[in-house]
Amino acid sequence: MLVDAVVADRRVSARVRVPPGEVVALLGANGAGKSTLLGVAAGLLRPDRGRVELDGRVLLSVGTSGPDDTSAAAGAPGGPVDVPPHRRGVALLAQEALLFPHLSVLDNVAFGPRAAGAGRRAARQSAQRWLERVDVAHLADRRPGQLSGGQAQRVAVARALAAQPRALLLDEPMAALDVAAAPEVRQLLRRVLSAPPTGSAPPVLLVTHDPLDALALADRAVVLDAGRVVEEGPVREVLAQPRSAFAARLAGLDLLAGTAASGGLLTAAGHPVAGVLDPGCRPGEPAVAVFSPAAVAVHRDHPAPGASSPRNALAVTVTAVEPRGALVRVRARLEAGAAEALEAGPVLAADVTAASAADLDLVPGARVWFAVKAAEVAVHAARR
Ligand SMILES: Nc1ncnc2c1ncn2[C@@H]1O[C@H](COP(=O)(O)OP(=O)(O)OP(=O)(O)O)[C@@H](O)[C@H]1O
Repeated sequence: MLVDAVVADRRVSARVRVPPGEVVALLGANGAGKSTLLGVAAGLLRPDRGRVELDGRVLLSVGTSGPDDTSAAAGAPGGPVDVPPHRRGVALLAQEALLFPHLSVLDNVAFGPRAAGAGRRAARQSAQRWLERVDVAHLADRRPGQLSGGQAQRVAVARALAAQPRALLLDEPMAALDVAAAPEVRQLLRRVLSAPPTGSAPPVLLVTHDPLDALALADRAVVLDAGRVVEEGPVREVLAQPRSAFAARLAGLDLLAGTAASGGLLTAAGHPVAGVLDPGCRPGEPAVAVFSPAAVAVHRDHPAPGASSPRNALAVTVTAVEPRGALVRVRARLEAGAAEALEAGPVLAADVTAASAADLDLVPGARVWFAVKAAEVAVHAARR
């Protein structure tokens, strides 16, 4: 899917491509233009100039320009195209479930297949299967008003996918849920996005403020700032080594990728990292260990094991020392194990006081230990 749009009065001019089967997280501060791009993709907002393509079909082409315009917002020959929302084959899942209040849960989900031409019985059978897939089959006869927020969002996921969309747009689908329901719905989305029951996985554009959503659900991240794309790349790279101010504020987290193991994670190079497994994360699955640079203590010598909680000791070489107010951010490269001797290990960060940075003589090239308690390391299932 390609979404390329110029919306002059919103100062949005951005182009995002989502390859088939990929999930792209659209990140950015309030007002950056994320919902505007989603609206253009869904057909709810007509840009001044723009182009939307899906599976080789042009869904929108407005604002023709000259042949030297390299942007895909150049118009198609033969005049403007603007396919209405219900004919685009694009499903939008919003923060609020937005179910039809007067229809049962089953009929809400059957609505998509019905609208696509399925008979009443076939539509209801398909709806029943989708309710089973999202674990709410027992709620089929209820009205939306009788559901919790998390249950309603599960039904909304079933409704969006039962329509067999060619592309899926998710607008902060966990944002309105409470802390208990959000991880469950995140886990559900992970499951349904990675294993579509029929056909190939549709491209997915996911708007989120939450780095965990991006890590768990997306392959790539695109960062918008003031209506423009300022950064894009694999999610882990964007979050671990952000180049834009927004991504740095959003993330700046320490990330180690690998495979979930009982009690933590095993990095690709075979380093065990002790941590707390997210409930949705099973041993053997791809995962990331996430911790804050503020949770890292720096030592010259191998630190003694923690008294109360297990502690990770990571051998690193300092690459940069950056003053940040009263603190100093120490960046360091994880020393490569034998298996990755030829590859550079991941870069981690630690925030220490200026006094301890001086005491420890932290300069680029220094070989030190980063210590972080297992209780401070969260291990989350990662998309790949
Ligand atoms: N209905 C509207 N009419 C006019 N301008 C709008 C409208 N909605 C948003 N804008 C403006 O367009 C720009 C992009 O807003 P948009 O809602 O796309 O950002 P966003 O990244 O989705 O933000 P948020 O994270 O707050 O949802 C902002 O300057 C915003 O003020």
